[in-house]
Amino acid sequence: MTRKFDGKELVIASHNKGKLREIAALLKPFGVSVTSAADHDLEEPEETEDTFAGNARIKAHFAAKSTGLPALSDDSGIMVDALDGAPGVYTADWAETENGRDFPMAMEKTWTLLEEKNAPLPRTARFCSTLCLAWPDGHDELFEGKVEGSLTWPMRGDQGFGYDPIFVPNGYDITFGEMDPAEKHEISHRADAFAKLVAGSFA
Ligand SMILES: O=P(O)(O)OP(=O)(O)OP(=O)(O)OC[C@H]1O[C@@H](n2cnc3c(O)ncnc32)[C@H](O)[C@@H]1O
Ligand SMILES: [Mg+2]
Repeated sequence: MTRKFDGKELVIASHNKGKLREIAALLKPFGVSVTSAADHDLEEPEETEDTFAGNARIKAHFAAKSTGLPALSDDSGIMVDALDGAPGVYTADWAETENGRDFPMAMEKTWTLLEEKNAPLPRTARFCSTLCLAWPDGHDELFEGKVEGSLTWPMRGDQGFGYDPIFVPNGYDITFGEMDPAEKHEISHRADAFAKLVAGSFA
């Protein structure tokens, strides 16, 4: 049996401003008061698992235990078929530099690997998101979502975040970076996982 969220406040266990913006927008219709990990001065826990679900659980349980409130995390990434699913769980790691994250560099690295492999077009990929809703007593619920598409080059658009400028969702000819945020919220991997969260835990 899925446990229902019946609290007033939900902590979003993320330090990514792009995700926080999207999750707050997706939760808006439910009248939940949302705070972020930063609002509670939480550190970023180390993401030591090799699955989206494993890392989502680390982040949500850490925030729930630290605050005494239910917490929602998202672990996500892009899986490129011609790269055997890479960068996948390591999407954020591919962008890591001494001076913080550099996504244009990570996207260029991804495209260069595809060029070196002479990967056929379309260069299919999917964004995946696993949401974890965790309670301070250790209970949790997991919800998975994805969106299929292909990669394009050069980067296009300055909406969104991360790998959005090179991802074209199936059925569109614009990248997530060029898409109106409200439209991305209709079709994204996070929206897909959210629909399951809402049906399971908010309905
Ligand atoms: O762990 P938190 O604090 O939530 O934030 P993060 O940015 O480190 O998030 P992840 O560990 O889940 O890493 C996933 C990366 O995948 C990329 N990503 C996930 N969803 C995306 C989206 O909707 N659009 C573009 N890139 C996305 C983005 O670059 C993220 O940094
Ligand atoms: Mg992270």
